[in-house]
Amino acid sequence: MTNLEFLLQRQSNPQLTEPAPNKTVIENILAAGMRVPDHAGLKPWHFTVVSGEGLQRLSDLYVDAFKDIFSKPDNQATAEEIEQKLAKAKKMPFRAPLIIVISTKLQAHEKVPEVEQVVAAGCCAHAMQMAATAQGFGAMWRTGDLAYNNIVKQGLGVAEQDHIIGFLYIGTPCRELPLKPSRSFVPHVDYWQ
Ligand SMILES: Cc1cc2nc3c(=O)[nH]c(=O)nc-3n(C[C@H](O)[C@H](O)[C@H](O)COP(=O)(O)O)c2cc1C
Repeated sequence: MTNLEFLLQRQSNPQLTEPAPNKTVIENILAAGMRVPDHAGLKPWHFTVVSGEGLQRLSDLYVDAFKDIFSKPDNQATAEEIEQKLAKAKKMPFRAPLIIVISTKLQAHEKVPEVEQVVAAGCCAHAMQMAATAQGFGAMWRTGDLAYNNIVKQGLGVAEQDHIIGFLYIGTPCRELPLKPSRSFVPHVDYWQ
């Protein structure tokens, strides 16, 4: 496959299993994350590599976050709904054997506004998905409510003013997925000529 074909065929794989990437593969993924365009070289991101026991730690954090949500006086959920949500949250991190959490580490800079730093961190997630795929693994970028939850942010050491950009789930594809059709760029483009 050429580099261009690789780019034009990017897609996610949500069905991931063991084995997880080994140390070398993970370090290549992290190195790809460091290679993104970065105004003023601020490196305004942080990566948390979660695997093994770490997945259970993340699961516990998700449960704590939901317990906190459900303990609020304005919570309307029934006991059954709460039980279902907690059971789902517990399982979430086990959808892949490796998760890399990409978060921002925003810095005050006169020439680099926050939006540029968030975009750069987003590029990390994309580059890392590509690096995982290039090494034969599957990956899926996820967020969901928990990416914006303060308990989850605190547990992961993400400062209040920072953002969780994504949870990049990575693992061995359970099966090769058929190639999705390409999306047309036509309605998204105009030309000044
Ligand atoms: C910032 C961001 C957050 C996302 N969060 C989720 C998510 O929580 N759940 C989900 O199913 N897809 C999520 N997606 C979309 C998937 O990563 C994926 O792109 C989508 O399912 C389309 O599949 P494709 O990547 O194969 O085109 C997110 C994408 C981005 C860029």
